[in-house]
Amino acid sequence: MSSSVPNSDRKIVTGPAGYILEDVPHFTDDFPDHPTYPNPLQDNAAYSVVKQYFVDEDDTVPQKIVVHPDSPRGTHFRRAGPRQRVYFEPDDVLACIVTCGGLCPGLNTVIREIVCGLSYMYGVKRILGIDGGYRGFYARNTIHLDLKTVNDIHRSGGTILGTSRGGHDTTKIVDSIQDRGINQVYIIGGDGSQKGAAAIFKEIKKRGLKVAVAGIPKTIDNDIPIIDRSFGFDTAVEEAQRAINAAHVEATSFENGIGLVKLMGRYSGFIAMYATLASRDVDCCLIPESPFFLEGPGGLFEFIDKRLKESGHMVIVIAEGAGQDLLAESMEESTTLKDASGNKLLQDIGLWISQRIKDHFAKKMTLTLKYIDPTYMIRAIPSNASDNVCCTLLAQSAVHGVMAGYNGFTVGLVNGRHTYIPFYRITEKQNKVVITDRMWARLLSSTNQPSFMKQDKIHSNQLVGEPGTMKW
Ligand SMILES: Nc1ncnc2c1ncn2[C@@H]1O[C@H](COP(=O)(O)OP(=O)(O)O)[C@@H](O)[C@H]1O
Ligand SMILES: O=P(O)(O)OC[C@H]1O[C@](O)(COP(=O)(O)O)[C@@H](O)[C@@H]1O
Ligand SMILES: [Mg+2]
Repeated sequence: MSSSVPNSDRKIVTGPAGYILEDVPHFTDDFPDHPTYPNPLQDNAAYSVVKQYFVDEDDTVPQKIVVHPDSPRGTHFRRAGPRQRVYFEPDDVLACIVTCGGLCPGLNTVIREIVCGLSYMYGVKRILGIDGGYRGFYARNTIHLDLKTVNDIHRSGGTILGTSRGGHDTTKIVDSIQDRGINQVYIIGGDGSQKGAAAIFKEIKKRGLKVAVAGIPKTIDNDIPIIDRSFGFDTAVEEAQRAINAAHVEATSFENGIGLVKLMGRYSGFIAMYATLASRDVDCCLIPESPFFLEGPGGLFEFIDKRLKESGHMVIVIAEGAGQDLLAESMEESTTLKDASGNKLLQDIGLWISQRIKDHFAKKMTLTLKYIDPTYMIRAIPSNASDNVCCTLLAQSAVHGVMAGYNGFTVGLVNGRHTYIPFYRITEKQNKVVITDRMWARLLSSTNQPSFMKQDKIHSNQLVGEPGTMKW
């Protein structure tokens, strides 16, 4: 027998054997008599051959799938997908889509598939694009979106709607949603954007508006928790191979050649880690989560010297957020600049560490170092085939959820199943590489690099975190 646990902004349902459902808000929470309509999908030719195409109301997905015989069933999330009844009539819908934050491969595919899903599956005709991120709600005209305007956009990188950082004024945004009569808001963005979505949802609830807010997580860094991975990540790892291959060619073409590649990863080093594991030509991978030092026994310079003596060349991959502490120490005044959204503005660690390596070895050996920075080339390309499928299923899941009356959720893959995740779980922390995890051990064993850690630090509690959510 399940019971709901009263909590101001959380819908927790408990069940036998430690079952917990962290549910998402629904229109009927505030509008119990909200009219419902048969899902038009039942008359849709594409679905009519599929026997069970509506998701069962009790379908939920476990957050943890590695369990013991006596493990409590633990946290579950509501499964995504179409329901028997919908809470919007097609002609009543005025939907809008906004893209926020940094670019990521697949943004246009998500936009395209939200428009196609609303149009083809639910017969919705009125869909607006918000120009240039959150500030576009109140500072710009809207962009008309229909099947024709989005038909080919998935072939281009970036976002046809434009994006921005900063400019999130909750009152002005919700005023604009209310004045325009918008009743569905699809927000495609990273950790910052999802926090912004939560603030918008809270204001909409406070005003008692019948408006659905859905987040689609976008993070090339993979710094959003709970979800298996973000769209665009696979494309980024694949594209990074080209830079790593170039670095390997340069490094092997000169005596004591070093190819150094900087990849995205402000706080989380997933791209650097997976690009290194995919390449097998990388001798050293440096990420923000794994501190390292340059001089002395066990330091980076000692390892470079050893590896060059062994093979005469070396490839180093460094995430842009790695080593920022070392760089800051070397500067007279400590500058912690932030971008318009409050994210840390990084110094170019690739340039700095390249110069430090050249200076260190200048009097010791003939060394040729080539520094490659493909960061923006990687995030500005269109998504690959795998990510296009990921974008399509994410977008369709978001549309199904909103039409079924769910609200205040971020859609995401959890253990290979699409789910609706409450905003507070998405925004409560950032997803980071846990260097005491087996995945990082696989990385170290693939490059044979040292951990650059002093033994006493490796097992201190500051390093042991929850296992990362990468499900690969
Ligand atoms: N805590 C927050 N509350 C409300 N809006 C936020 C918050 N953090 C970021 N935002 C807004 O979300 C948008 C995107 O955030 P940003 O961090 O730049 O990129 P991303 O969402 O990709 O991580 C920006 O317009 C920013 O102003
Ligand atoms: O777009 P900017 O301001 O150059 O920011 C670069 C940052 O954007 C990212 O590509 C993605 O960051 P967001 O998730 O905040 O959009 C980071 O990897 C990188 O550090
Ligand atoms: Mg972010």
